[in-house]
Amino acid sequence: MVSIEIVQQWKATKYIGIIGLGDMGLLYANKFSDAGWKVICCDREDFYEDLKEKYASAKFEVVQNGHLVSRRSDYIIYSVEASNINKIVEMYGPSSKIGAIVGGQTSCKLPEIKAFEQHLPKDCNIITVHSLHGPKVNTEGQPLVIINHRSQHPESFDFVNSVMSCLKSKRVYLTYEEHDKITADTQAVTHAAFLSMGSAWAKVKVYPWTLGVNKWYGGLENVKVNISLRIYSNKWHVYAGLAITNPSAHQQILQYATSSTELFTLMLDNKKQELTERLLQARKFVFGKHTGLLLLDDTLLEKYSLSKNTVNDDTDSKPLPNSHLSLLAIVDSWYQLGINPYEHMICSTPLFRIFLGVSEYLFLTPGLLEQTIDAAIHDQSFRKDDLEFVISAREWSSIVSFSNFELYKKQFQAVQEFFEPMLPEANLIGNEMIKTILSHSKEPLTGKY
Ligand SMILES: NC(=O)C1=CN([C@@H]2O[C@H](COP(=O)(O)OP(=O)(O)OC[C@H]3O[C@@H](n4cnc5c(N)ncnc54)[C@H](OP(=O)(O)O)[C@@H]3O)[C@@H](O)[C@H]2O)C=CC1
Ligand SMILES: O=C(O)C(=O)Cc1ccc(O)cc1
Repeated sequence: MVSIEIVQQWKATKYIGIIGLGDMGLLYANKFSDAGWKVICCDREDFYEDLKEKYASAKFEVVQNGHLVSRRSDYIIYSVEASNINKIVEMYGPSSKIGAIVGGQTSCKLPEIKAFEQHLPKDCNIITVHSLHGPKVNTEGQPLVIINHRSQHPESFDFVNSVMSCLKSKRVYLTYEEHDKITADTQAVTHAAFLSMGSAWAKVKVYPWTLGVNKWYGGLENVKVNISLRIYSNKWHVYAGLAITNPSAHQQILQYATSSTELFTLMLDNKKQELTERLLQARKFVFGKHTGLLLLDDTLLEKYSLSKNTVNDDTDSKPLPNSHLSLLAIVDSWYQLGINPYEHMICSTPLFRIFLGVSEYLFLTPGLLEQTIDAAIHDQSFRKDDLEFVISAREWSSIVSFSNFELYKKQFQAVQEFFEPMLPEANLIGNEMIKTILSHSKEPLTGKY
């Protein structure tokens, strides 16, 4: 435990450097400088004049480039696109101040650590971080991974902890290998599921919330729509980077596509018993030890709809039961891979907790799984949509497996364009929904809801 006097002394004498003043870099720059740390930032050199003007009254300083940040900073944080990390560390790493601590914010740590090992001078310490939430989420209580990879002095670790403490996040200490394995599930597969839903809707040219109360209506459907659109309103490179650069993510996304395909095939073949047995086994494996209350309930989520329609007593307006293939497939994937998602709560993002919450709701609400299987086998209303969903899940899996950033960008942006007119409204409603869900979750990081 470091004394208040030491921290005050560090605040008066040490500099934090941030390379990459995008969404996350700016979040950190504001938080650290508000907490009294001296912060120096840069983005691409071409943007220097604009940024200097834009942040003229900010509490942090903007300089021309990463060399100038590096030579003055005691702790340097690279907050740049994952696909460029090697190139950017190669460029600025050798300018790091002697004995500096260096870290990054990229979402997958293997390429970042490799870049640091390859390009940083040997006297630099490597202590890297990852905030497991987006730039608009309140940092308080969210998981923050700290990876103490290489440090010559115990003081370096204390220093990073002191800097990070102003985020009020829940600090989790892991190796980079542990981090990448867990986040493949909590991030990459979660995104693959919602990306696939969005591309399936875009392919059939449907805004699901516009179909009245008959289809995609109700709390679980609101989650699917709001989270999918939330992802598509962000930058493609964040999702591409964390999936493509993480080898564990390739295998897990492939399993998600395979589970979707196999479950859908059982539906097409009318194999109700086989489908039921497989899903009951998955339920036992994933939720067998679950006790206590569920995180989510359908009525809590019902009000977060983009739809203007409401259900009335008229029987014609009864929502059609959905096969919920996207949710069945994630639970089946966890089962097939032997993953207990509750053990991954330490690296959970808000989106992962919600995905687990809705899956839990589907599998543990009495009678709901049985009703869903019944609909999946006997009701054809979602067949065409499920087919598109399976194709999309397989497409995303192929793009990630082939590490094709360009195709990822094209596919992402095509769907983004389709939903463009709705993204601002969807974001407002999605933010409200996420706020409510997070305030209802009891102890998100213990693994018990
Ligand atoms: N967004 C999120 O929700 C989260 C993202 N992350 C990770 O954090 C990192 C940053 O993400 P985010 O802030 O969202 O992305 P941004 O695109 O908003 O920020 C990255 C910034 O780095 C700039 N940059 C590129 N090259 C250089 C360079 N040579 N020198 C200085 N700056 C440069 C980029 O400029 P330009 O745009 O011109 O390339 C951009 O402004 C990513 O690795 C991401 O995976 C982690 C947690 C959450
Ligand atoms: O919560 C999510 O999954 C997000 O979409 C935001 C996000 C993106 C990248 C990260 O490394 C961490 C969080």
